[in-house]
Formats: sequence, structure tokens, C-alpha cells
Amino acid sequence: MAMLDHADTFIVDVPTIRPHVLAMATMHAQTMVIVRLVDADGVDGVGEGTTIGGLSYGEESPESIKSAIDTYILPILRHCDIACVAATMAKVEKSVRGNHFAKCAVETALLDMAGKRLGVPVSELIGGGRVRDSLPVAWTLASGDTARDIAEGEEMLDRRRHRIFKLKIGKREVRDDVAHVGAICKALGDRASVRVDVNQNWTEAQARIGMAMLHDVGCDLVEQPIAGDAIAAMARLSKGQPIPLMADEALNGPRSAMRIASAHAASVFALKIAQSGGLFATADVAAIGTAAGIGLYGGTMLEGGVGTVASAHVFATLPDLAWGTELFGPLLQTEDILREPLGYADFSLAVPTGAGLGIAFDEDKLAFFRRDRTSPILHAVTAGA
Ligand SMILES: O=C(O)C[C@H]1C=CC(=O)O1
Ligand SMILES: [Mn+2]
Repeated sequence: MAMLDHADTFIVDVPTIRPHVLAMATMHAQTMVIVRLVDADGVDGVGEGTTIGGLSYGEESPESIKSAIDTYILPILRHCDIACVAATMAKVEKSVRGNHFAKCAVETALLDMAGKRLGVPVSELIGGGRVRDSLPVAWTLASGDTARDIAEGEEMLDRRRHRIFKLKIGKREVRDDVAHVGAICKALGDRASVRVDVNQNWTEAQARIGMAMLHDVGCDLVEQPIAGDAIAAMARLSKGQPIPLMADEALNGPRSAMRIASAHAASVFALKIAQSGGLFATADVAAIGTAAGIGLYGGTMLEGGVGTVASAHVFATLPDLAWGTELFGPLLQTEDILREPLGYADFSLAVPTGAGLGIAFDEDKLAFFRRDRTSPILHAVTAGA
């Protein structure tokens, strides 16, 4: 039995190492919502709810995530035995619709506490437990400049940090985007796997042409080329193309996974803990994908250390992770808010082995970057940089 004693939910803004150019926003900083729960015995747990570009990626903003947690979810937790994570989240589900990012942050914190109480890593509390200790990690080349992207890709290969690259396209003319991808495929050759993410920015007609052209220049995978709710069109594109289509924004938990699988609308799933509504829901999405013969990829919302490690614990339970992961979020930030930086080496991320999430904050950095304390980049963020 464990009762919630106190909670702290706060927004943290950390600059990115370079502008990150996506179809719908250019990021100069990442904004994370962190929730910290402490029970009556003093056991604490942390969770993260992070989106991209304010409200330009999804329906929850950092501010709405914090407000959903503080106003609606925490009062429910006060009446639960929070040692029972699934039962607690089932109660939350009954009173709070949607708000997947907020629920994910809270479920992560509860699992961190449960793991600490039981003395096991979070991965042992999901599905059948951990089947791998490290995960292949992609990097996103999205500086907005082809030559700079090639140089960055070369550097990552040299440092043996990444050999899977995702390119963000969909902002320019299809032909210009394909030329950009082709130049990078040519430069990196068979030393790397090159994939693209259109972030829903093409029409079906553009996607039909674009996907064929991308296949011809050596691209391996196309992520969410058209609107995520255009399931029938995704099915038409998946059927007629030699290049696999990966669902990202289309996936919002197990029910959407079932709809996409039934419609044959994707051949790969980008698993995301926040979009799915938590770690348990992500494992369900993965199970549906695997049963339907859909390949799995461990996606990111460019979370910091907490969300990245929470994702890693889920992905470490998946026997088939054919497309690897993209859990590089903390590396895109200028500062790591964790006391011990995560272990990136040999093109992989080591999944922490300690109890719970297996991480701890650097409290000074956290205090510095908190928006409600001294955050030095608040102005840049609110100015929509
Ligand atoms: O997949 C997305 O749309 C979001 C994200 C993941 C990697 C990256 O650079 O952006
Ligand atoms: Mn995506």
C-alpha cells in the first residue's frame, strides 16, 4: 500500500544544439514537463510529458499537459493505492479522456516508484520483462542544409554513435526534398540506413510520386507522409509502393493500432510512449503490430532523459525491433538534466539497470532550467523561436 504524499509538476526549457527543422516547426529549444511524485514512505518517482513545437505537432501543449496533471490527474491519485500502477491508471482513464502525454508522464512516475519499491528496473514491470540491454539508436539530420547534414552524418558514423539517419522533409517541393535525400544517400552509401519523416505534410498525390522517387534514390522508409487520420489513403499508398510506410501521428494507442493494422495502412509502427498514452499502452500497440506482421520502431517525441529512459524500458521488452529506435532526444539538448548522462556507444543506447527508471536528476541544472525559477530561455520559447 502506498499513498501519495506530495507532487511537483514543472516545465523545463533546454536549448537545442542546433536548429531542428521539421515540416511544422523549427525548434531552438525543447520543452519538457516533469512530474515528481513522493509517497508517504518517501519513495519518489519521476515522469516526463514532452511534445514538439508547442501545439504544432499534437493536441497537447506543455502548458496543457501540466494543467491536466495538476488539475485532474493528481486529485484522483490522492484516493488510490499508487503501488498498484495499472489499477491507478485505470481509475485515471475513467475520469480523464485523451490527454495521453499527461497520462504517460504520471504512469512513468508511478512505474519509477513501483520499480524502486520492488528493487527492479521498470522494464521488468512491462509485458514479459526485458529481453535486451541495449537498443540501436538513429539520429535525425534536420539542420535545414544538405551539406551540413552530410557532415553531421559523417561525424556520427566516425564517432560510432549512429548509422541510422532520419531526414525531416515535407517543407519544400517534393523534387527538392528528394534531391536532398538522394544527396545524403549517395554520400553515406551503404554505411548507413537513410529514412525520411514527412510529418503529414504531403497530399496523397504528392506521396505517391514522392515515395516512388525516394525509393529510387536509396531511401529505406517513409514515415507518416500524409495526414494521420487518412487511414484509407495510407492503405492505398502502402499497397502500391515498394518502400515501406511507417505510421507515426496516426498511432494514438491500441485502438488506432488495431484500425491501422486491419486496414493494412502501414507496414511499420513508430512506437511512442506519450502518443500511445503510457508504457503499458505502448506495449499493447507493439503486440498488435507484431501479431499483424507489422515491423516495430522505437520512436521519440524528442524527450529528455526521463522520457527517453522510460521509452527504452518498454522497447527493451520487445523481441522484434526490426527498425531499431531513435532515442537520441537528450543528445539534441545542450545540457543533460540527468546526474549521469545516458550511455550512448557503438551505435546504441544502454538501457539502465538500476531500480525503477534507474536515473537521477542533476538538481542544480534542473533548478536552473525550470521555467518557474530562473529559466534563461523562457523568452526565446514564448517568442515562438
Ligand atoms: O517523429 C517525429 O515526428 C518527431 C521526432 C522524432 C525524431 C525527430 O527528429 O523528431
Ligand atoms: Mn514522426
